[in-house]
Amino acid sequence: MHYQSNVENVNPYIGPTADIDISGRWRGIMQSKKDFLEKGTDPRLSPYVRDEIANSWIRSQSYNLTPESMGTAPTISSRELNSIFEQNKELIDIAFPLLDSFKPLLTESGYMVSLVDGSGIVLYRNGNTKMVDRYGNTIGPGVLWNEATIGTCAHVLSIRHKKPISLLGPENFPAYFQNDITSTAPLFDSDGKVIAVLILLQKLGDDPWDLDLHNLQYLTLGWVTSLAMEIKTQLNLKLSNSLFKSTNTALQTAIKMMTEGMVIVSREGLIQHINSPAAQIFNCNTNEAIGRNIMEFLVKNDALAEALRQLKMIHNIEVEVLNDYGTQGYTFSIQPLPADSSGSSGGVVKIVDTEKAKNMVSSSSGAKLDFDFQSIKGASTKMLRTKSLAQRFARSPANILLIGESGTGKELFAQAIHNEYRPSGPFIVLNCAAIPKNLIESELFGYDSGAFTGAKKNGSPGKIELAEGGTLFLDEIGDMPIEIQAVLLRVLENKQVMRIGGSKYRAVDFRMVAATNKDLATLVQSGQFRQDLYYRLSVLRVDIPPLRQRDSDVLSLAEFFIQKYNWRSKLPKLSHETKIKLMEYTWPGNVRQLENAIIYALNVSEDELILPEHLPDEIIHNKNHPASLSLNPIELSKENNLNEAELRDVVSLKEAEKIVVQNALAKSGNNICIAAELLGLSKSTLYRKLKLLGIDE
Ligand SMILES: Nc1ncnc2c1ncn2[C@@H]1O[C@H](COP(=O)(O)OP(=O)(O)OP(=O)(O)O)[C@@H](O)[C@H]1O
Repeated sequence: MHYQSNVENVNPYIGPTADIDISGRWRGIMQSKKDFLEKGTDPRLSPYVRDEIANSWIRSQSYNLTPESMGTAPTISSRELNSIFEQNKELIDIAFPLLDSFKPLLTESGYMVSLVDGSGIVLYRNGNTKMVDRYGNTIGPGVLWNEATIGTCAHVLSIRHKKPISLLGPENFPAYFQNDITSTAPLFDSDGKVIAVLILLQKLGDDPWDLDLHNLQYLTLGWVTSLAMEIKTQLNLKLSNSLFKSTNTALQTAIKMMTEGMVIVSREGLIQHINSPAAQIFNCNTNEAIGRNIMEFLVKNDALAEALRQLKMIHNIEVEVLNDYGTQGYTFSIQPLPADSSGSSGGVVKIVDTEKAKNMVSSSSGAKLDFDFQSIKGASTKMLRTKSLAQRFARSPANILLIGESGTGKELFAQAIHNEYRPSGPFIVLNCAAIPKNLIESELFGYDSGAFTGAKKNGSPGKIELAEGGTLFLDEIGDMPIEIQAVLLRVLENKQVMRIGGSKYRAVDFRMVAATNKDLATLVQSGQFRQDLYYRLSVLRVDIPPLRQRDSDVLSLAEFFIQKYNWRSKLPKLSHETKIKLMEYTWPGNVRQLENAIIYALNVSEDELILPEHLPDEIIHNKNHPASLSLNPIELSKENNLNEAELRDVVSLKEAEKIVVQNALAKSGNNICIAAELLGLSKSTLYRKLKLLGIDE
């Protein structure tokens, strides 16, 4: 029977395990080795020799080694050895003292222990004096002990097969180990590479087969393996400790480098870490601060104390810090920390000078500042003129008024104006139509603590203050309540703002860009907009033309949006008919509507050609045609050069006509013949009117 063929009876580390006549096996191995060396008999055919050992013998012989050539292994220089020690410092620091501690046991038991690195260089040797003397320098530190220099040994196979292994005397290639049991266990790095092997050599005397070798092999292999595991565990511990240390150092350095104040506190507010900027704010040095309660440095602040106690996240609240001159306001944020293994938790407190905090808001205000004048598409004469005017206005700090229908790109222009003049400052947006009227005031001017029920305990800066050094974009300014307009006018004139409930003015430096799709002159006439504010705003006024006045832009914008939203590998094209449909349509929703139509078409079309049927219904059927129906009286007056009052009448007539036709349709149950009869019109005239008036049949 060949050992390798009966897997159940072969231990992968030791060899055959069941029904073994150990002395027979020992002699069998010796005979097979003799036959191999003297007669060239293939050892792989021997029932006594494990395949991995037979193969290693063959390789050893191919290196021109003999069992007697052990003393010829090269030794590296002490310089090279020191450099290897340096490279393996962590391993050596752990393994050497641990192995030293086994000296008494090794002496008693007649064992020798060695440690080699992953290439077989002996790093350490210790043990029974007789053994050490016996091997002398043959396998002392610095000797290169591998298959090519000494031949088959247990550690050679441990490195090759990445497993612990035990070899019986003659299984070793060198005659030196003829009467020994060698047991070895490899140590791996995190990538699974063998970094070192621990070797336990045990001398068995002259009649080794008389001993209970089977059990002994288990014992020595078990011992060397658990020792290797111990070294590995300690090595891992040391590595994670040093990883922890270096992470901690990196963190400490990062905290040190921060210009903002950073404090780590316990749930009770006790300072555990503090960086220099925070210590400076607290008017002490970092060591003095550690262990003290953060509240000692602040004017009593229940909100902050409560947030820490409950481990709540807090964003940008104003807190008064005590200093030699009284108090100074800072903006505090708290990020709670999860509980550690001892169950204690706390939070990181960020402290920023309130002025700086205001400058940081552009990044958190949600406004996306993608647009400059180059990225506003449109090459029609009207658009080019508008862009050039806006760009010229942008270069002065004066306020600018943007007028244009919904979706014409007012916000784009506001961003481009901001980016032209103060790109590094904040861009703050307030849409007067989007928030309840009663909130506009506090949003705009901010409030001081206790200004009204429900106000944050620590007050809050308004959008005007937040726009310091940048731009305040007031969208839909036509919807601003008239009472607030007066205050806004004062702020624009004095460049000072007072928070609601406050008692002091704060200087503010910002540029206002206001936008509206309403006709402010009409709002002034009807008393909804202050005339003084209107005049102040309309000094630098930019009228953004609607898409229907920029025919040549329709197709180029459509193609721009196809490029922007296309996800397919090939860019879809507009068919000739689609182009005509797009040109014919009057675009009451302007560029936004065109953008949406293209997104819709890209989703509906399946191939690379966008056909008219891929466009939204209202565009295919040109339901807004003619243009006049979608316009309000003011827009019509401009487009047709009519007097506004006259125009209002004309539109009223059209509206009246629409109502009459809709009534007739309702009365007839949507029957065109009956409705036409009721109206005294022919069927075809009624059809034309329906189309003209934009009424669905
Ligand atoms: N010239 C342009 N180039 C590229 N995209 C444009 C252009 N004009 C408008 N758009 C796009 O049209 C959409 C509407 O633009 P924007 O929000 O600036 O219009 P608006 O006039 O402020 O609208 P509203 O009055 O409804 O707020 C945006 O998605 C914008 O990207």
